[in-house]
Amino acid sequence: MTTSIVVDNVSKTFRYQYNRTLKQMLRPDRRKRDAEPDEPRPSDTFKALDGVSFEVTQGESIGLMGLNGSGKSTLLKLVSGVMVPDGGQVLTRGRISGLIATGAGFHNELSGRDNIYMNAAMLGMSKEEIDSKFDDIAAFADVGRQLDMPVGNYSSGQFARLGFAVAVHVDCDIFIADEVLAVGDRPFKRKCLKRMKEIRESGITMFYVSHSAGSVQKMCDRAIVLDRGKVGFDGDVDEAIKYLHYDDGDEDGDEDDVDERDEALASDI
Ligand SMILES: Nc1ncnc2c1ncn2[C@@H]1O[C@H](COP(=O)(O)OP(=O)(O)OP(=O)(O)O)[C@@H](O)[C@H]1O
Repeated sequence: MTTSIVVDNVSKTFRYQYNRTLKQMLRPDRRKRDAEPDEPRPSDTFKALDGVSFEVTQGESIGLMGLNGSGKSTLLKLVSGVMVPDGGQVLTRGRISGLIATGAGFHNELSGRDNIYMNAAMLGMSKEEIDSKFDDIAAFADVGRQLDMPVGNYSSGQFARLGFAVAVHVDCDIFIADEVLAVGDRPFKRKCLKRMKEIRESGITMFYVSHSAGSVQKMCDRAIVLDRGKVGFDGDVDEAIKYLHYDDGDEDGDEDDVDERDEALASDI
């Protein structure tokens, strides 16, 4: 079996980037303008990812789960090469496509049509390839007459439609999907999930970030749960979901409502 992704002891450190507090700025003594030991300092850092290791075989479909801020998007940025780790290494085999941040790489002053060409070229498609797939991409995005308007005037959903439409038409070996269900209306989400199912069935490695238990169950063979920057769980999807529910202790029922809606959406596919 061919290895598609190797993430080996990867760490990523960020700065908190605090601004000086008003109290610190107003301190008369310049030497004391720096933070007291119990106050945030502009130089404070934290590890968004800490010693993360796993391997993915070509064709596997991985659901990446975890609470807000656990490091999922950061990990996808490292896998896609948008960001570099400051410890460990990430190895990937083949061309990567997908949607990491909605509308990333779009130029606001250009039309949707021009952005399709530009974005597809950035993802490695030739002019001929884009010409031949253009109608399918535009049909998938389905933004109507807005296609010839500057994307700066698009709604966030229209932005996402365009980005996703291009990403799913790139021939790739690894497909990365973040925020797919966060924007876009229900018919578009359904269309995205259907297309991702086709991508998965064609043997492309898939990395899918989702808070939705239903769609991960439907879409993935394995789930990795990040827990404050570390791998908390790696294995069976149902076990991963149990791990998450056990850990967050949410008993107010809100999450169950969300799960039910996601479940309904996933069962539509
Ligand atoms: N460029 C950056 N500079 C500083 N901190 C960052 C940066 N990018 C992410 N972070 C921080 O790293 C942590 C992990 O963020 P990340 O976006 O990877 O989480 P996530 O698991 O994708 O969260 P969510 O489920 O909310 O999308 C968060 O605390 C976030 O504030």
